[in-house]
Amino acid sequence: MAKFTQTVEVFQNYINGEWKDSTSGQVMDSVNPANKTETIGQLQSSTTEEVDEAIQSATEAKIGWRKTGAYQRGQLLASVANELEKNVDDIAETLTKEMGKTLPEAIGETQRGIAILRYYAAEGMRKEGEVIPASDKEALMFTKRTPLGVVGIITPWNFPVAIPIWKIAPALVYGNTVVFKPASESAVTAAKVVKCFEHAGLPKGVLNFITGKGSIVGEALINSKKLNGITFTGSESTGKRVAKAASANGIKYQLEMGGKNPVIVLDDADVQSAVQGILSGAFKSTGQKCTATSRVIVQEGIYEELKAALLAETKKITIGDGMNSSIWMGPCASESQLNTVLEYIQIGQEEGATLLYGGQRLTENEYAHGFYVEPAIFEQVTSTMRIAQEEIFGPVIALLKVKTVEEAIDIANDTEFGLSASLYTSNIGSALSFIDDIEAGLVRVNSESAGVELQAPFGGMKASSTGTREQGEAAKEFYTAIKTVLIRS
Ligand SMILES: NC(=O)C1=CN([C@@H]2O[C@H](COP(=O)(O)OP(=O)(O)OC[C@H]3O[C@@H](n4cnc5c(N)ncnc54)[C@H](OP(=O)(O)O)[C@@H]3O)[C@@H](O)[C@H]2O)C=CC1
Ligand SMILES: O=C(O)CCC(=O)C(=O)O
Repeated sequence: MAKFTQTVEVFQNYINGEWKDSTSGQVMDSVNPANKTETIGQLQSSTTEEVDEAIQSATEAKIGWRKTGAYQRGQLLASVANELEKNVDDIAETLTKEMGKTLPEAIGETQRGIAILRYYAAEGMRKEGEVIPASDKEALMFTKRTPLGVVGIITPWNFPVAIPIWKIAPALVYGNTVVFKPASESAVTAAKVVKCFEHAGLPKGVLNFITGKGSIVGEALINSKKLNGITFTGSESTGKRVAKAASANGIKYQLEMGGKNPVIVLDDADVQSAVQGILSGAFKSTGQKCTATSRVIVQEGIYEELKAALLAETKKITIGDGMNSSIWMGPCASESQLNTVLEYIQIGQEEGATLLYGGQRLTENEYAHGFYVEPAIFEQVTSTMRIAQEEIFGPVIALLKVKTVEEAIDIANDTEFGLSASLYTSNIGSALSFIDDIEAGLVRVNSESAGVELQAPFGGMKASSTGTREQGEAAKEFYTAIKTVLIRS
């Protein structure tokens, strides 16, 4: 019988306008979390010298790109959007196969990428400064935005299309050149996104793409003295390394890290609407969003009703390969992510919380080769427990019962994180208190904790971010510096 051999595509680095193999001669496999026997592609295991080469290429391109002008840079982003639109199906399928989220979610994310590109394409036509009255009436005084120069971009695996684009698009339109290092676990999808920039005709050196281990390629990038700025989304521990290196090198940095996002449900809430928001916020993308719901804080009068409705709906969730249209929740993105989730489910039980539902690893039949876990709901959780304090990044909810809205907000604020928070109520007074008192960068009323609008500022408080904001017009604050100009004739 003839042996079947799987052909695996190899993806290269993109440096100075050329796709190149790494001189290491080594590649890394990217596997399908729904079926670990399937390799989605191979990526270059790059060296620190290649990081220097990518930075050098971006440095050589920076003056030409700045002088290209904002309008023309925006037009190029519009062309990238068109390229991405032509490739939606392939990129979304790759995303699902590489990272595990369901195909409708992957299509939604890719379409979000197109919309982000179009938003920043239009930025190329918006004002880049303001005229301010000078004390000298003969003088003209105005501000003018100027790019930082070369920006390093390090992204996570959970949004391999949207996050790179919401960093690369504003970086480019405001005139910076880029060295982009994606997460290894979703770098095939990222490579396909970079090809859209290439096919749109981006000048060489403006966007450089380099893959390899975070501990080698990521470290070399964050420690480079030649960058002018660095933006990072991922874990708190890596974020702290980025901050330390950037401070030591005196460069501007921006970090988006974890969350422990609460949803508060008050006695006067619409239970069905709250349950739908909790399900979507906690379990879509298998809970692997920094904005995912992980704590559900419920007022005692509605607790039993909400718990029963939540359990009933959670039991209906279909788990499996995200390419299958009947599936609502895919696998965890990697074996290590699955192990983290299982570990926290164990920790929750050891801490004395009651596992009400789920939390079992699935290994039989169609689950045999994937990283599957059932959604888990805990109750009898107290705020000091690790499952109520630490980011799990998986489909796990902790239910906490409270007496009053004040107690609910105190518990919601009782973590080191402050990314997103949501309240379900029909009382405008409670909503207004929540908006004022909650420590979170994204504040939602009668709406789920996850979900980000590309035209609005995105970012957290406390340990969730550096306080800077991404997306919308807010991105301009990170990717540019202001020159204040005064002219006298
Ligand atoms: N959006 C968010 O807020 C995210 C939060 N997380 C949280 O982080 C946890 C761990 O996920 P993980 O993927 O390990 O997150 P990491 O922070 O390790 O990865 C994020 C990015 O940083 C890179 N990286 C890793 N180590 C270094 C380093 N020393 N210097 C520079 N860059 C580095 C990674 O590269 P490589 O992939 O090659 O290691 C990846 O591109 C999750 O369980 C979750 O809690 C994770 C992802 C997204
Ligand atoms: O909720 C979203 O759409 C974005 C979440 C996010 O930025 C993240 O998980 O890193």
